[in-house]
Amino acid sequence: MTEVPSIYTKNLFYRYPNSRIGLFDINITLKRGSRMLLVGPNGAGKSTLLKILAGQRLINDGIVLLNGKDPFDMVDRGSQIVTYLGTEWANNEITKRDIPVTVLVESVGGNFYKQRREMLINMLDIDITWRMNQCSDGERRRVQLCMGLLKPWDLLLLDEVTVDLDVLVRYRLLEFLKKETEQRNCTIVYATHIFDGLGEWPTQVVHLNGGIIVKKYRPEDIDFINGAERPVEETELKEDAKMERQERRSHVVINKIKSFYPLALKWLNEDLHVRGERTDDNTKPKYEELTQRLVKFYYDDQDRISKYFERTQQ
Ligand SMILES: Nc1ncnc2c1ncn2[C@@H]1O[C@H](COP(=O)(O)OP(=O)(O)OP(=O)(O)O)[C@@H](O)[C@H]1O
Repeated sequence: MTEVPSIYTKNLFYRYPNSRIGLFDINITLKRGSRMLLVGPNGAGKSTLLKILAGQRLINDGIVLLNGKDPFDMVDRGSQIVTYLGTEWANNEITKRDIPVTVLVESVGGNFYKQRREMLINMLDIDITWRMNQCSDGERRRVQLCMGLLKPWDLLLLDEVTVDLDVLVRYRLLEFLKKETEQRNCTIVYATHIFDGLGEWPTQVVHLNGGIIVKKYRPEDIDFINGAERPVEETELKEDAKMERQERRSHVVINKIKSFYPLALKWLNEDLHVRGERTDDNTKPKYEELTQRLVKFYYDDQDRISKYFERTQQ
């Protein structure tokens, strides 16, 4: 029996409310456990596609199915968790207020996903005594990612949310995401303009421009070569013995580039080694101690926020 794809779109067509065409003839089949990298210029339609997959935009024509379910049909979509971390999410004003990290993490279920919470706090190098208004942009983004990634998602839609991260945390995040797809057989679509450290990360690279898919590559179609002057793309006809026909296969040779990325990564690793992981610091209060004191202070039983958080925590 063939496995139901994690994402399946056929002839997807989307028009913005002002009638402008947003996406045209988008055909994607992504099996579970895939990591799709979405590449394209500003205005290509990447966010639009992610919002459609997140069930936030209704398509005008074609098919969209996530694990065989319609993302727009609240009854049919099933119990799968689709997590969409995009620009609106990143700009959430609450995460800039004078509020402790632990209170925010609790609000999205820190207590229900204890092991995952500890792992994320460590991986994202979060100091649990931080207050959000005193965080740098990158520190705030790490807390947001901890909150966003806490619930074990089936499909993760990431719309350029790694911009503020330093190279080490971004490296650790990419490694974590890769492991998640391999261990939990879940799927990621990641739209970004930053390609450091992504060479061997995606299982599919898609070039989107002007609302259409221009090119798709799989890792086996890509070679990184020392000394090549620039990327060379070629299409050749190959015999497909199994199907007894010829098929057109695209292949790309990419030059290995000179980059400070490996050096920055080495330096930041050394910096971390000198300081040590935050979770190894026994002089700091533990998460549970902080939440017992702080959560009581921030929410009382009758509070509207508490009632709201009761629903967001699980
Ligand atoms: N509500 C809307 N109405 C009309 N046009 C829109 C609307 N939202 C987006 N667009 C346009 O659609 C195009 C695609 O936008 P989208 O945000 O999907 O691009 P993107 O590929 O994510 O770009 P970026 O890399 O800048 O984030 C843009 O030209 C944008 O101006």
